[in-house]
Amino acid sequence: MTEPGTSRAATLRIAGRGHAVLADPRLNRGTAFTHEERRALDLVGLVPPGVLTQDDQAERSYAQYLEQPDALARSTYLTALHDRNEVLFYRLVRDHLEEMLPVVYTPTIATAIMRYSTEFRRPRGVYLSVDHPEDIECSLRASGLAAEDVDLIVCTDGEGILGIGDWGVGGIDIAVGKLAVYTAAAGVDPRRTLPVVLDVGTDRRELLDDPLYLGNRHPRADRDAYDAFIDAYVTTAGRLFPRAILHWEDFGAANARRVLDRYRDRACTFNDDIQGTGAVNLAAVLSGSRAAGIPLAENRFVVFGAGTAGIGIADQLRDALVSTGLSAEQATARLWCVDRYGLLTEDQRDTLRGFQAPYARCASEVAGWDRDDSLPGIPLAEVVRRVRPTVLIGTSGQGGAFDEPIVREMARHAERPVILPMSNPTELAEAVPADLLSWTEGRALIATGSPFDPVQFDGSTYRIGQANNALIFPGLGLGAIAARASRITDRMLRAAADAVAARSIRSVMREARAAMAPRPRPGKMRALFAWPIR
Ligand SMILES: NC(=O)C1=CN([C@@H]2O[C@H](COP(=O)(O)OP(=O)(O)OC[C@H]3O[C@@H](n4cnc5c(N)ncnc54)[C@H](O)[C@@H]3O)[C@@H](O)[C@H]2O)C=CC1
Ligand SMILES: CC(=O)C(=O)O
Ligand SMILES: [Mg+2]
Repeated sequence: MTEPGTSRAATLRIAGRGHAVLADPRLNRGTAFTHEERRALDLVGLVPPGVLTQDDQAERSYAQYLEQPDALARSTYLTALHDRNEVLFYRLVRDHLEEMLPVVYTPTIATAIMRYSTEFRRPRGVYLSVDHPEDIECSLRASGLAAEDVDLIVCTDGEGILGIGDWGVGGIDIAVGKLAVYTAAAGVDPRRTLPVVLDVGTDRRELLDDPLYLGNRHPRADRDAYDAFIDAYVTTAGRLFPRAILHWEDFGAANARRVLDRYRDRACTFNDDIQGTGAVNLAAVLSGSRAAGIPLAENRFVVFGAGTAGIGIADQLRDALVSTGLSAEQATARLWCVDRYGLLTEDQRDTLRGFQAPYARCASEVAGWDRDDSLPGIPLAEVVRRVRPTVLIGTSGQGGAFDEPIVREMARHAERPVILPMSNPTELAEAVPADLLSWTEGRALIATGSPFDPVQFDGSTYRIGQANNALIFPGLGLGAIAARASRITDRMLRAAADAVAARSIRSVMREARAAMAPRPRPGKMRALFAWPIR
């Protein structure tokens, strides 16, 4: 059988016949099977006699997609298509990437994950249980893939899904969604990938009490059992699939960095929330600084939400500042990280987490700053007032945290404030673009984690760029697969950030030229990013 959508005539050897072919979404072409293929695969009489082209199928499927009443129904429709005819699914998503990305990925995927057990139709991926580590090998083998057949595994333990927290086994859908983006955006072969959920239990009462919940019905495993399970997974996956990149997604803050640090020098692995997010943020900051006309090293950064993503962002900003010639100490001093107890300070002995410690400010430095006793600590508003940031980044999962007084205060001191509310899904964004433009008289340079519609402000249309790690991981993964990389290094991440920033700057310049302006004018910047794929 030739592969549709490829210019070369790739050949698939197919052992199954008849219904077995139609039931396998990787093989099924439905009404697009040619007469010859129908004869060869014993399909004559099993599909209606008419033969459609893939173009016809795509047109029909798109019309069906548009008939769905809401985003969740569209997501369910696409999942069913994915389960039925994978080639057609990717054709559709690729043809309508900007339109469908919010459905197969954030924000709709958050709803799909929350409703995983209620909406369940059929399994996809590999489900590994902490209660049966002895089954890891047979479960991975059950995928039917041989040692050389796997390029990439996206794995989650479901504890820190986007900004919505612990959703247990339903987390498998974030692994499925990330892999769909790898394929739709970078062309990674979906047959050489695996989504995996490590089901270590859940601490969400609502799931434990739900009779339909499909995961392990107990609290999350303790640290020893957890670590042993992760180790068994890494060891077994590495042995069975030695070429596979291990992508970690949406782990809780207590584990994400520990796991990355334990394996980053032993396997080809990366944590998307720490490193992918760090890289996309750096890309946004590089292009934002350029648009604002401020040398990178002269920026002052406030990161609100100093967890997995926030500190991953801080690390890459610090390294980028060091690359401009600052010492590590000088670079770190340009970063102010604020978490649930306020500005990170060295005297927060009971609450400061290990990975936050490098960014804790000296208590004497902030001695006179206003505190909020309810935190208790120095609140974001006071940090913005004192620091006068040029860049404000949100990774807190606290919708609306960048309120009008905070943003107006920032904009009093920054001609082009770079504001990046990166939290997902949409309702958890620290601010919405329309408000940011209004509060800054159109001066803010904005990119958001989830997609937002264009904003009309003062006679201009502002296209809102996205700062989502989805701009990084597809290319990073494809590059690592193509190069057969043995490790994912910090330099690769920096190269990815530079590449996205360069595309963003080029697209901003193009838009400015199209608007007949010699260079981007304040208030007229349409986008910090243009979607850089296809
Ligand atoms: N745009 C993108 O590409 C990405 C966005 N994110 C988003 O960032 C957010 C955080 O994700 P993670 O870092 O993985 O979660 P996390 O749980 O590791 O970090 C969240 C941090 O926010 C802090 N926080 C909670 N309430 C707060 C408050 N009221 N004030 C200040 N800080 C508070 C928590 O203590 C924690 O340290 C999520 O909404 C997620 O969707 C994460 C990864 C990528
Ligand atoms: C985008 C992403 O990885 C997150 O929000 O967790
Ligand atoms: Mg994530």
